Amino acid sequence: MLRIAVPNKGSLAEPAAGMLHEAGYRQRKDSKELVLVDPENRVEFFYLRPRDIAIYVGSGRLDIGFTGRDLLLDSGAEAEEVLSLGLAGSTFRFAGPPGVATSVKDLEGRRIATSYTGLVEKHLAEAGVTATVTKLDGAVETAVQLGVADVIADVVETGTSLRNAGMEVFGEPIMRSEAVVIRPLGATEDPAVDQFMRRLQGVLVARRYVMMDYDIRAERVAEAVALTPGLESPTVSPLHSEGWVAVRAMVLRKEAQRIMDDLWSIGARAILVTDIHACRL
Ligand SMILES: Nc1ncnc2c1ncn2[C@@H]1O[C@H](COP(=O)(O)OP(=O)(O)OP(=O)(O)O)[C@@H](O)[C@H]1O
Ligand SMILES: O=P(O)(O)OC[C@H]1O[C@H](OP(=O)(O)OP(=O)(O)O)[C@H](O)[C@@H]1O
Ligand SMILES: [Mg+2]
Repeated sequence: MLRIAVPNKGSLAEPAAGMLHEAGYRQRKDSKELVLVDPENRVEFFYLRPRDIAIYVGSGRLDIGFTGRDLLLDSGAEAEEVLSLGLAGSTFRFAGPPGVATSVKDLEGRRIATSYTGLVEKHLAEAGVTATVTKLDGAVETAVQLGVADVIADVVETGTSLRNAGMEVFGEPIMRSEAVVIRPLGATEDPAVDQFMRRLQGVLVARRYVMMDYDIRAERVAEAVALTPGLESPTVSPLHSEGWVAVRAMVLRKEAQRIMDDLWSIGARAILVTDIHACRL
């Protein structure tokens, strides 16, 4: 049975569970459940703290985990990213009261509070800066106000938490993160893992693409197909009305409206867009 780690709380919990549900797996209904078996799909889900997931997967006791790229790198665990999910995007940055510093070089001898000591210490070492790094579990923004640190390093998404604490980011982002799927480093080939990954990739494609159908005069089909090349090649079928063809192709959801306008302007009609419910490519 495949053993998979899923975040039990935080920013990644809901997106990961939503994705698994869409991929046809059972998910827990009660947030107190820590293990859930999906016998039909031969998968066992372990709901763990997001920060612990890389450690479990790195130990080889679990086959697959959902976590953040920042948490994976911070942990130093023997696990590797095998798929990025394009969800829960954030940057990891230094911040402090306005004017406190402009780059990592200004942090020599200063006090930095963070929940991600692994990431921060590595970044400081690479910059050749020596500073005092204090580990806090959360609500790191408050550390400066309470005098425990001069600056912080934390996850920034909208920047609201920093603004509310009267702080500003400085320097280059330490890293960019998003939700990722990880496996133990050097894990062996496993058909069950491959099947699981195909299901997840199917969900990503179904979310990113839509199916577009339209009719166009045969002499303009080459132009139309250039606008909708599909993933491999669009399907072109004859219509009962002479001189017309029907075209079917996958297009990126975010480009669908612009493509419809362009198709219309070259004479395409009956342009329909439908959701892709599931797929294997
Ligand atoms: N506001 C946010 N927007 C997007 N991603 C975020 C945000 N906050 C945290 N993350 C990401 O979510 C992942 C898990 O962190 P999160 O802070 O949600 O966990 P948590 O439940 O608060 O755990 P902990 O109590 O250990 O902090 C990390 O990869 C982090 O980058
Ligand atoms: O830029 P923003 O949109 O404000 O998001 C960033 C905030 O979200 C996370 O906090 P979380 O809710 O996980 O609380 P925590 O500090 O207790 O982990 C992170 O640690 C920041 O504080
Ligand atoms: Mg957090």
